[in-house]
Amino acid sequence: MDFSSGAAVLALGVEKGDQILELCCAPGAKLCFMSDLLAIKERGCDKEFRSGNITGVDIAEHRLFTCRSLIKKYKTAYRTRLFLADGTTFNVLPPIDLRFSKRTPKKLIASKENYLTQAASSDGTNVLKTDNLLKQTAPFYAPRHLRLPGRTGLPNSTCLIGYDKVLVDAECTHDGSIMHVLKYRLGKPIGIRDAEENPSSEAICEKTFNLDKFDSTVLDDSRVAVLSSLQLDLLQQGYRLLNPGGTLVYSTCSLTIDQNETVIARFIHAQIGNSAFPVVESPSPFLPSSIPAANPKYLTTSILETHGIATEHHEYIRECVSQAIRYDPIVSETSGLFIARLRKPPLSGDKIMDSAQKGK
Ligand SMILES: C[S@@+](CC[C@H](N)C(=O)[O-])C[C@H]1O[C@@H](n2cnc3c(N)ncnc32)[C@H](O)[C@@H]1O
Repeated sequence: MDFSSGAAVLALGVEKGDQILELCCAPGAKLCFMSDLLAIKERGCDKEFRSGNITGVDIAEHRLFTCRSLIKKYKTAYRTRLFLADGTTFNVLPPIDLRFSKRTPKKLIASKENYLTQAASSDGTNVLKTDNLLKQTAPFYAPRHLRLPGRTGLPNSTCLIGYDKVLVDAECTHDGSIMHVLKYRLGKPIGIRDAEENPSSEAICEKTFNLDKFDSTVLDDSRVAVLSSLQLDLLQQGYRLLNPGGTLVYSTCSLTIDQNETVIARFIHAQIGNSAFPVVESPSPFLPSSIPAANPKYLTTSILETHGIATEHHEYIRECVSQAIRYDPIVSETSGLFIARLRKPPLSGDKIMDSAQKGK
């Protein structure tokens, strides 16, 4: 895994007991890293604090098969559920962990109806009731103690029933990974300096990626427009599933403005007026200072206007988006990666439900 990919996970600030959602999880490199971080944080903890788990969602079945192999290979499967689903509409809530239940998982799974009634009354969420619908929330993979059919719903202003951390590592044009791919093709790291010193690597770059046609193929306008709309939808759904006080990281391995800064700007604009208006935070405190990252300020007035963002909001939105960072192959000598860290405001004390009512 490249450093910059690990950085997206570090930016989440994983803590012990976190229930984490990754909306585009396959093939699973970041998911395995998150699981390792959870294991480190929970080492030596009492067993009730070792309840951190990860829910991974991806729309591509063949990639989920790889993901399942990976989580088994790296022995992280015991805390991971995978769902084959569209992340823009996925609404399965965190799992109920049965490890610490006095009743055996087998008996609980057998009394499915009983579970559904309990879940409905304890947290008031939408619980799917028919077997037919239950199939939709059956995981693609889950270990035995996390295998109950998923409860669906969305956290609201009084319920902490969502995820503590959400990673949206969105589908993108992958243009920032070119150096990463070349690194493996050439069997050695390659940066801009290599290309200058060694013309043959530049030639390989041209040949491999057809660079003279790069703008019209990989970065074709209509392709980017479709992707950025998908990215916005994924970000919105991830944010809906986030608990108050929780953290969401949005990342892509593209270096284009349309798939990064613009997506965050459109998201923030759409949240204006929402009581859970996000705070955009710098991910830098969670990242090693030895690898330089850029704080880009690329959002021009014309970009903001193109997306219907009123002039009165431009300055504020630019300020928010400038908290995001970019790892750039030229500056950082890593693959390209964009990272934005968003926090949902916490509930005020009187609204927080007693943990017994959370259904966790
Ligand atoms: C950049 S890759 C994710 C890499 C992954 N996070 C990792 O670290 O290994 C993007 C993924 O998004 C998935 N994807 C595309 N559209 C999706 C959607 N609507 N819902 C969920 N996943 C989607 C793709 O199948 C692909 O596996």
